[in-house]
Amino acid sequence: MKITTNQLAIGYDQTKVVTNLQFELLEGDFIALVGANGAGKSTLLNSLIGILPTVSGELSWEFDTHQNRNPMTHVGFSPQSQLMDWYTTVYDNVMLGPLLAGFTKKTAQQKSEEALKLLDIYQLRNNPVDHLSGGQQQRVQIAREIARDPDIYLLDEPTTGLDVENAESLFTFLNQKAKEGRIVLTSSHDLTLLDKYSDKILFIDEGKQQFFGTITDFIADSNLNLREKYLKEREVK
Ligand SMILES: Nc1ncnc2c1ncn2[C@@H]1O[C@H](COP(=O)(O)OP(=O)(O)OP(=O)(O)O)[C@@H](O)[C@H]1O
Repeated sequence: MKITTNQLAIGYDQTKVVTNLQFELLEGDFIALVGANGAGKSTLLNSLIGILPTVSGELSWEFDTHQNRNPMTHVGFSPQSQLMDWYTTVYDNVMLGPLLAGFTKKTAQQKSEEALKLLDIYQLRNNPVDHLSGGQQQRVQIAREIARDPDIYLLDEPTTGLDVENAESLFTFLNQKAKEGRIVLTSSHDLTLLDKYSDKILFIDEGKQQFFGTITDFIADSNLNLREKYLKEREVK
């Protein structure tokens, strides 16, 4: 499984927000998607998943052919704003993830319970989601995607509304999933957390991909201007 781009440009109605996207996301990668407010992180995640059409260039997803699930059931996608069934409970919303991914009810229940515990919302499972705080709703949405047991996680600002302890346990879990061969691509303004758990950086700035590679290479990069921008971004988080 991999996602490849070649001279990809993304944006809205032919307005390019980010150009020169040239990267390959491979099994085992935990990639931090980094850029200032408005740099185009959400636009990129929405384009990768296909919610937004790409503007120009190439984007390709390759899945292992021996897996006979629909390719999109392999993806766990958590957008910045919450998308959920507002008329049901926390538990029912989380169950939707694995059920729509094709798991049996019994397996879906088991995966949902594990995800609810990981996100520390098991005790809220019978509450209607529209009575929850924004941070609790964010945790429901992430739990639903984790319960799908996806091969690739595309997460937009997953730590917004999470306290330090929950954010750490989520990133520890994602880091473990990457080690098992999944792909994790997550945007966040919490660069300390990303530094600690991710192993690659996709840095977008001024409408372009500025860097894609390992964190070690990024730190060793001679382009001081780029590093200063990254560090500045860290200060404003
Ligand atoms: N529906 C839209 N139509 C036109 N332009 C949009 C639309 N949504 C976002 N944009 C513009 O695209 C640019 C990138 O926005 P995007 O939300 O992708 O940035 P971001 O890096 O995710 O920002 P943040 O860190 O604040 O979440 C911004 O200039 C924004 O104004």
